[in-house]
Amino acid sequence: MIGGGSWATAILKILSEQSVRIRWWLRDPKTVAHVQQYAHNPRYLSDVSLDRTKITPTTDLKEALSDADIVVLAVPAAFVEDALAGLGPADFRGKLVVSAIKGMIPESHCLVTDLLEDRYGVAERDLCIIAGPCHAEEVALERQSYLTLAGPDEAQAHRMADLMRCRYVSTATSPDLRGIEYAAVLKNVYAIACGICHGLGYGDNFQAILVANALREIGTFLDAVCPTHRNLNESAYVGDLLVTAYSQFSRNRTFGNMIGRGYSVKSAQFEMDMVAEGYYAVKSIHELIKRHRLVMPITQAVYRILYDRVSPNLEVTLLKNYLR
Ligand SMILES: NC(=O)C1=CN([C@@H]2O[C@H](COP(=O)(O)OP(=O)(O)OC[C@H]3O[C@@H](n4cnc5c(N)ncnc54)[C@H](OP(=O)(O)O)[C@@H]3O)[C@@H](O)[C@H]2O)C=CC1
Ligand SMILES: O=C(CO)COP(=O)(O)O
Repeated sequence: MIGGGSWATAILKILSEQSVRIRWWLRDPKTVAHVQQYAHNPRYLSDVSLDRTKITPTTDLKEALSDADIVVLAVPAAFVEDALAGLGPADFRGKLVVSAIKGMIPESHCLVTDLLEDRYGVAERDLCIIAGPCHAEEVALERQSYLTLAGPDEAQAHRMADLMRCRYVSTATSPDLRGIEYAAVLKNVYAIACGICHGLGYGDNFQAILVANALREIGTFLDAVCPTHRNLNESAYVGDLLVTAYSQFSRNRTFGNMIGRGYSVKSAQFEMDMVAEGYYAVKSIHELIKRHRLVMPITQAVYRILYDRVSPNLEVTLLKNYLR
């Protein structure tokens, strides 16, 4: 397991329901010492009790990978390259590499699975993602959740689905790796839009219109960027959009809400102490929108608010003309 945030901690809890041995890479030696002593992550989901008979924390990533069959990545996308610095294709050879990340690599504007394929030589058949509507906080509370394990190799996806299934988590599989990965990135941008509108004083009626239009934008994007037959009504697409748009636990919605209430990006990020992936992702998606000449008014409005500092009030007023 690579990553020490709330999602990594929640996935560790789920995986620990099985008979597994997990090496857990954390970047901070103090966190490793805390986990060794107290069996809790000190900063994220600190109520979750970690099974130390199954989980071994370390700051040595090479060592953590050396005898792993499966590598799970759960750091925010903006920090993936930092986290993997010093590793090469040999470190991933023969392993199933699973991304739990719902973000894009800044600057190169690529998906995490693209980075894994292009830079680390991971074969397409050895890639899988963890997707679906699921907040780490609800996993911590053992509230019933559903995850989708998406990957082109059915056997590998089923292997992960079996590992991630437990009393409070049901799992399904899908072959639509890139489509679901993009949908999971996009929903974060729409959660920011929902938060902004809420912060501006718009109500549930408007949010329902926003979410309906957001789903249409996801369809427009996927049809252009990775076309295939897919059903957006499946939970990995629309379900993830809904949970992020409506949940009290949503980081992206919380971040957007602060922007709508007048916070600057910097002060909203400072207040949160957690990462809102949509802030980084909207920049990459904006590039892809230009490249593919798409019309995606909600995404473009969020981009202009966050990066061109256009007033949220003005952008949402203009956006109203495009919604239906
Ligand atoms: N939280 C959730 O419910 C879900 C999250 N996800 C996805 O999981 C991924 C991880 O998110 P999540 O666990 O929520 O993140 P959190 O906000 O909970 O944690 C942030 C993580 O980023 C690390 N970090 C912060 N700054 C840096 C840096 N400069 N370099 C390297 N690492 C850094 C932190 O490490 P440190 O503690 O050492 O500062 C910490 O591990 C995201 O892509 C998210 O979209 C997907 C589904 C659900
Ligand atoms: O992806 C997630 C839930 O499926 C978490 O992202 P948010 O915290 O922004 O909702």
